[in-house]
Amino acid sequence: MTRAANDGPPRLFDVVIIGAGQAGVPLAHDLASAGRRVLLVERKHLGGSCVNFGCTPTKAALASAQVAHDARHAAEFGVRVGEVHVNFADVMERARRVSRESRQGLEASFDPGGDPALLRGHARLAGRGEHGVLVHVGDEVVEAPAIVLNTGTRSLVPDVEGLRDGPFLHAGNWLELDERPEHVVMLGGGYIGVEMSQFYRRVGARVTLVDRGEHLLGREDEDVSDALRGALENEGVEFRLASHVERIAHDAGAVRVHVTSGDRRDVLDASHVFVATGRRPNTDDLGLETLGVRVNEQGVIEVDERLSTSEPGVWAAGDVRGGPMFTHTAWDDYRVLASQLTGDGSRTTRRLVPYGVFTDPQLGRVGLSEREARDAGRAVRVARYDLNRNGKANELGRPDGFIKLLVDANDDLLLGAAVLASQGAELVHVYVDLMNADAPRAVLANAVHVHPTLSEAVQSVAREFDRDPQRS
Ligand SMILES: Cc1cc2nc3c(=O)[nH]c(=O)nc-3n(C[C@H](O)[C@H](O)[C@H](O)COP(=O)(O)OP(=O)(O)OC[C@H]3O[C@@H](n4cnc5c(N)ncnc54)[C@H](O)[C@@H]3O)c2cc1C
Ligand SMILES: NC(=O)c1ccc[n+]([C@@H]2O[C@H](COP(=O)([O-])OP(=O)(O)OC[C@H]3O[C@@H](n4cnc5c(N)ncnc54)[C@H](O)[C@@H]3O)[C@@H](O)[C@H]2O)c1
Repeated sequence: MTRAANDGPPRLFDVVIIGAGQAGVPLAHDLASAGRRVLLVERKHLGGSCVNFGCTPTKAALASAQVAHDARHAAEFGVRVGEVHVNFADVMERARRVSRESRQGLEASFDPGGDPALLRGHARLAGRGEHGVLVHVGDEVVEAPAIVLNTGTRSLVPDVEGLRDGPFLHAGNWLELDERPEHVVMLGGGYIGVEMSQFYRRVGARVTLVDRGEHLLGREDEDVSDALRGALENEGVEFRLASHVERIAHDAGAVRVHVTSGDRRDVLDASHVFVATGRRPNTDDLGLETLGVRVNEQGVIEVDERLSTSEPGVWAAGDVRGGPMFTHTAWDDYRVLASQLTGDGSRTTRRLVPYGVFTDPQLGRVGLSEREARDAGRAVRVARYDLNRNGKANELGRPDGFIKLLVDANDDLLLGAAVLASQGAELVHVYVDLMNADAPRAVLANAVHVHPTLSEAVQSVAREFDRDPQRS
């Protein structure tokens, strides 16, 4: 039963978590297991971005695209499969099913009337009450001494003339499309832009990716991002980098995208525009001002390394706290907060954060890029190993890509790695674990790895330094 805002005292909890994203759900269960009365408030679907339109369905869709790609290339392996037809509606239905099943698993983990309690609705902070912070959820008022904000992000839509005059695709609605687009103009060459470009291309659409930067994935070293661009170009993805979208005209279900690149002006005629130009935090309608919780100019909540906001008792987790925006970092935030709220408080956001880009080849990354290391004035040695030198990569027909490894020139400790390879996001974990263990390069170089595996290449790059001791 809901209680009107002015109808009796607020329901009391020990912790109210706003947003059932990647931190909120496990944290709710953990705190309840530790004996806290916990309320989790969600305005839409349990699982947030990752489960409902992000990681889960995009990787399911990319898996379909991989099957189509492999089928088209079957003859290279001596296998004839005939003409390959992609049923776009079936691809999308599969992605929706995988997403739905994941969400249903989360829903089944909450018992009506149990602890943690689940309340559906949009939550807003409403200042302080007698026992802690007041939170309005529709007509109901709840109160708790500890609040966790896990409200995530939504697509950042750039201020391009004409864009909003008609429909456009973005991370939040792409799953609704059932008809294969003819020509997608992808705005943005970050994580979403490159993954979704390869998806649409492999299911048969024409794709033109436009980015204002000169390189894809702006944080990466140029040799890495340019190699990925080359792989996508080989599949027919077209690029307009260092370009600016001046305006967009919607016309009877089609779109005309006016692009300038230096002195060159073009009009791209497309069926769809997909906006992948970054994310903005869901903090603008959260009542943060009622407590004075500090946010930066982009609306990102300011936190310390314990995920405490500027207001005592108010914590933030996941994308809404800025910094790396990944499911695994949001999930680790849950462990940081469990440590702060019921543990010894020792766990913090001082951590090594790897990430993957799930194109084919995949990019697995950890630590510093070469540019970051040199910009920071580090004495660094760099080695590169091309996958076409690895037996397994050739046997699998996946010789594209390379591994780049950075070590500290003084102590030979690993500083960072980029693995652009089939299964690169899996392979990078060897480096993650060595870096967390502060293990020197020799541990990897002297290990025995199974033959034939891609993991031999993970080791081979570490041995490259010994072939050329002067390498810097
Ligand atoms: C297309 C796409 C692909 C991605 N792929 C990957 C990937 O492969 N790997 C990876 O690591 N990361 C990926 N990410 C990023 C990942 O999804 C996010 O980093 C992760 O979901 C962040 O989780 P979160 O808990 O911070 O927020 P979210 O998962 O966004 O959850 C926030 C929740 O809060 C709810 N909410 C917001 N405001 C309120 C309110 N006022 N009241 C009640 N509820 C509210 C929202 O409805 C939502 O359910 C991807 C993202 C996108 C968009
Ligand atoms: N594999 C993964 O882990 C994964 C996958 C998808 C998304 N994500 C998360 O989602 C977040 C958002 O991804 P994203 O790709 O939307 O953002 P992003 O910040 O990674 O990339 C945005 C890109 O858009 C470009 N851009 C911005 N404004 C533009 C404009 N007006 N015209 C042309 N280009 C423009 C930028 O130069 C940049 O390259 C990422 O930070 C990431 O953490 C992760």
